[in-house]
Amino acid sequence: MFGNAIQRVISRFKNPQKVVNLCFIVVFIFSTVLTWREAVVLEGAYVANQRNSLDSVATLLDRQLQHNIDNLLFYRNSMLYALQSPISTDKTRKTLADFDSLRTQPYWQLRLDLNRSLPMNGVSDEFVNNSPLLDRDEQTIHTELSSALELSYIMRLSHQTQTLPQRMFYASRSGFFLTSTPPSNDPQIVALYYRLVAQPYFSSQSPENNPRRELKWTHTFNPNMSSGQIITAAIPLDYNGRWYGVLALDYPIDSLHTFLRQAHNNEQHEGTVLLYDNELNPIATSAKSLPKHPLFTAPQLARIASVVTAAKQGAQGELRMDSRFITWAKLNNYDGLLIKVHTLEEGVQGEFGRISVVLSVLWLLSTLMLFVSWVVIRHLVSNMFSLQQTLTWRANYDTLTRLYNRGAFFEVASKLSQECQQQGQPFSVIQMDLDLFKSINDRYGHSSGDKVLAHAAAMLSDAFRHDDVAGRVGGEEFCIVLPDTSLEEATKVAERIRVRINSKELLLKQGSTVRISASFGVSSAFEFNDYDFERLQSYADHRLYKAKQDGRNRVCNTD
Ligand SMILES: Nc1nc2c(ncn2[C@@H]2O[C@H](COP(=O)(O)OP(=O)(O)OP(=O)(O)O)[C@@H](O)[C@H]2O)c(=O)[nH]1
Repeated sequence: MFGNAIQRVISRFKNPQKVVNLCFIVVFIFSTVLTWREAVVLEGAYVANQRNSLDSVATLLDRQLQHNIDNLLFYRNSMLYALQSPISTDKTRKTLADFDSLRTQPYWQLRLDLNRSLPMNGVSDEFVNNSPLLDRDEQTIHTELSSALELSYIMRLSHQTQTLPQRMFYASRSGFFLTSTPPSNDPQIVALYYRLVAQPYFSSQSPENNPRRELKWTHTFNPNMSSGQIITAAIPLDYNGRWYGVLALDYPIDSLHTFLRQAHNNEQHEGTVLLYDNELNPIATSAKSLPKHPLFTAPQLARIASVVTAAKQGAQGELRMDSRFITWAKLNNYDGLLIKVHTLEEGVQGEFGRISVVLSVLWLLSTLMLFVSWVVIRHLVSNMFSLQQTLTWRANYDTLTRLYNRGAFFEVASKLSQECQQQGQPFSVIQMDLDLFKSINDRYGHSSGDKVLAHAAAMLSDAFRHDDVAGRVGGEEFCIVLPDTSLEEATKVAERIRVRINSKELLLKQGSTVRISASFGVSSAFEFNDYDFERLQSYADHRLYKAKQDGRNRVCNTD
């Protein structure tokens, strides 16, 4: 029932194949849009995953840096309190006395209470006097030394974190330093102090270079360190308008490498996380080592810089570069950038890549199946359509003569007669019957009779005009309706047909020929003032009977 309904709908369209094509195109577009939608959702999840992955590393690093910076600020505050109200104890007095006796030595170390404090390491007055950045002020040096002694107790308590090893130190402009990794008492102290005050982090804390007296990060290359590169966070120590020195912590790059590797790999994320300084120089990586060749070209770095410069601290974002997906995050506690690089290859091998591949394969499979079913259904519909056309033709036409059959002919003829009546046009009917057809059947057989019928129908079709319509209304009886044709004209047409039919011999089987003839009866609407087709046909049939009576092979148009 449902199938019939579909068939009826399809049959309304002139070309059902176009309907099938349209349906399949709609289904294809629909499935493609659905797959595309899935892909968009998947992409959103992928971006969120990349962001989360970098965010987790950035948060861990930020938390660790925050802890260290808090320590640094605590040490500065401790120094400030101590400078405001220095404590005078036997130990401090001894420290100051030792200093006064050692201050001219090239290097010195005050090792007062090594179980509880760190040693103070210093250089000579001469060394200090030779450097314009340094100043051993006689009025403040003793206060500073006793404050540094207090700091040495506190700094001794600072323990090295395993997650991100770093070194804390106080480098004084008065020619001494405290460090959480103390040296032995040897000439190395001079070189160490020199290096501390010669580094950019130190000079960058002068009042001219750091007027806002804020924490600054610097990235330096240290040939004497095994790891080479160091990043340093430094804050100045000022009291009563005097710049005393710098409190700083530095991280060997190796410790950052290890930290990034652990933080990134613990989460089992794909891709590589890199730490860049504020000039977009790579510092550390979660990979085994920093890439030998730069990861980004100059224009790509400029593109990253332009996006990042506008962003606030802690902000993050992402961008696509050739086949790589880049996620970046600004750290809250470091003036630099974390960048995660996810290559296409890593992406394909990862979870999202596998889902994308499955999604693509499913889409391809569904498209292939859709295509196959489109071919099959198109073929079926094409067969159904041609079958329907054949059935429709057979319902209206006589297969032997290819003229209208009786039912269809009566329908068409009645319609034509009504049209002629409405337009006041003449309308004529010719009734034709083959003469002595039974004898042909009897003599040559039924199939030869069929051949004669087909031949007579062809003669008939060739003889009448374009607007005339003919049909086979009985065994060997034919009828022709002639719109806009008078009785005289119709009689002429009938005569023409008669002559044509009778003019040629027809070759039948076994080489025998036969000349056939037909009799005609003609009637017209005007003479009876009647447009009813069935009555006009019976008048014509009556005249046909008369033609037979009068000797056959003739046209009769009168009663
Ligand atoms: N071969 C063939 N014969 C048919 C067909 N339809 C009807 N006939 C035959 O046509 C013959 C008609 O014969 P009749 O009605 O006696 O008329 P007739 O022999 O033509 O003689 P008149 O009409 O008096 O000239 C019959 O023998 C039918 O069997 C057909 O489709 N094929």
